[in-house]
Amino acid sequence: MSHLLEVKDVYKSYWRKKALQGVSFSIDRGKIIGLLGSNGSGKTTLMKLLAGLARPNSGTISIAGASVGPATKQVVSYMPDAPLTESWMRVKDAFAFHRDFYPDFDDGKAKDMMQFMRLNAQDRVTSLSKGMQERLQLTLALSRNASLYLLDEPIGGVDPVARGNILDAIVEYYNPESSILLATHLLTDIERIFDEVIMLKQGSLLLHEEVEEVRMKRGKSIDELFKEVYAEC
Ligand SMILES: Nc1ncnc2c1ncn2[C@@H]1O[C@H](COP(=O)(O)OP(=O)(O)OP(=O)(O)O)[C@@H](O)[C@H]1O
Repeated sequence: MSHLLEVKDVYKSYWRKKALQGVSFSIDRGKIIGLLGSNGSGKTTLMKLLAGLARPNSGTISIAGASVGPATKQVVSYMPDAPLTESWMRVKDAFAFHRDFYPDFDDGKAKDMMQFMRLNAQDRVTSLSKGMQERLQLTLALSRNASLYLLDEPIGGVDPVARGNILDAIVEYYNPESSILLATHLLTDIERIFDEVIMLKQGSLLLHEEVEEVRMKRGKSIDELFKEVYAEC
């Protein structure tokens, strides 16, 4: 079976700034992949290209067999690092908006997750704390029955106690026919849910390995490997 995601020799620059430099990798279905890298290494840029919100200067990206475009937007659910909701919205409006916009929005899943995340339908989106905002955005993203979920620093503002429960929810609510690419700096908390990790450094792919391999062959946790790799950054 072909890969769910295939990125081939992708370059992306913003004027003179080279954000991605010849990045290639592929991802199969049923995986949770950590996208790691120090600040400015290109994680958000890569996610935007995969979500179809920006275009590479060169290289190709295919998702479920199609080049990035209207067809792939139907199967990619993106949680950006800044909220997508409008300031006038209440939580219930954000759900209605997503339900109308995405045919794969799953009402049952949304209701379950909303309860789990302790979201109140009547709350104004602008009144939510950073952690509650993240819970809302994560619920909206995971309530779609997508093939590929792109989660950019999804729980940076969530308190440490709730983090564990939310990670369990990500694993529980995700469909094993799909994959999740999750960018984060919170490695000690999150690495337990990863099957694979991708590390970017100054726009280049440094490593793409199974977590088990990192632990067995290198005898290190992902957090330890990260600290070693990015020591001089
Ligand atoms: N809109 C933009 N205009 C100009 N340069 C940009 C723009 N967006 C990103 N960059 C630059 O591209 C590089 C990669 O940025 P990107 O946001 O992808 O990194 P990141 O790995 O997500 O960083 P962080 O961990 O801090 O969120 C950085 O040098 C950044 O300054």
